[in-house]
Amino acid sequence: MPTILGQNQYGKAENRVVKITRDGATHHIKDLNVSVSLSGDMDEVHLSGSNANVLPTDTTKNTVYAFAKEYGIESAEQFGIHLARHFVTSQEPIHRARIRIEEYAWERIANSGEGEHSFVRKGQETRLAQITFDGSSWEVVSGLKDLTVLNSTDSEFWGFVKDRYTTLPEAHDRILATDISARWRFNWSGDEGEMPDWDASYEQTRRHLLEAFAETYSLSLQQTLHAMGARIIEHRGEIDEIRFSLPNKHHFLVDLAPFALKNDTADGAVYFAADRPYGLIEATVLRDGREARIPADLTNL
Ligand SMILES: O=c1[nH]c(=O)c2[nH]c(=O)[nH]c2[nH]1
Repeated sequence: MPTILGQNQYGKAENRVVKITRDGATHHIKDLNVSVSLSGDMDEVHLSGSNANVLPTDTTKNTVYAFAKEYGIESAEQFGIHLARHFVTSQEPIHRARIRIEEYAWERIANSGEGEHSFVRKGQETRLAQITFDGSSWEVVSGLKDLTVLNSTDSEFWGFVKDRYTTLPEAHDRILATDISARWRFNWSGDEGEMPDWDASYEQTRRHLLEAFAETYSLSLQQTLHAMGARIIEHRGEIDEIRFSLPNKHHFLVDLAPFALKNDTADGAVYFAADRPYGLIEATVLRDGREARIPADLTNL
């Protein structure tokens, strides 16, 4: 049966590239999701299987990361123009390049002391509340999910257990990023006259969470979790218990040595932002003498 090969294109989709630029203690972040799609003289790879005209999709991925280091990311448009021009002008069989970019925006969390390296993802988190009343006692649990934060320095992870399956290198300057999911339980007795100002309580709790994240020099996400919880218990008298579920959003330094590019954390680096698998760190912080009532599995709340 005669057939015709119709429109075709190929490339690497969703290259998650994070570029940190260091300007002294002030860091800048660019966070992109870059998809490359190329087309041109690609009949043979489909018809006979000859790869002679095929620049591997793996190479298109490497190009995205290498360009981020070599030329930086001024804007999504500028970065996309640079990539598209490169593929079409450097590879004779490639006649068209389409670069699609999603950019994730970050706002600064004010760091106390010197240094500006803490960010919160733009766009609102989801605020949560659960109220239970059995005719005599009240339980109010509030919380939030999808509050995404990132420190581009002041995070280390080393001195951990090493067994025969351990390959993780020790890190002395890494990115720490997580989507904060937290639930906190109020000690309100039901007395109308003593009812907390729920909105003010939420805003202050959120602010303390962000500040504690930004100000903690972290040796593990577990330690940062505890610092955030302790900060809430210490500053918010209306809250007795807070539980966290924190995914460790790993950012891996890209190995650019094959392209003769140095990619060191110290002078601003390019990272691969992995979405899975992720470490998942969960714990409760309680006021001394109070009982833990928030379920361990937050999806049940
Ligand atoms: O902050 C961390 N805590 C861990 O328990 C852990 N485990 C791991 O592989 N990386 C990290 N990072």
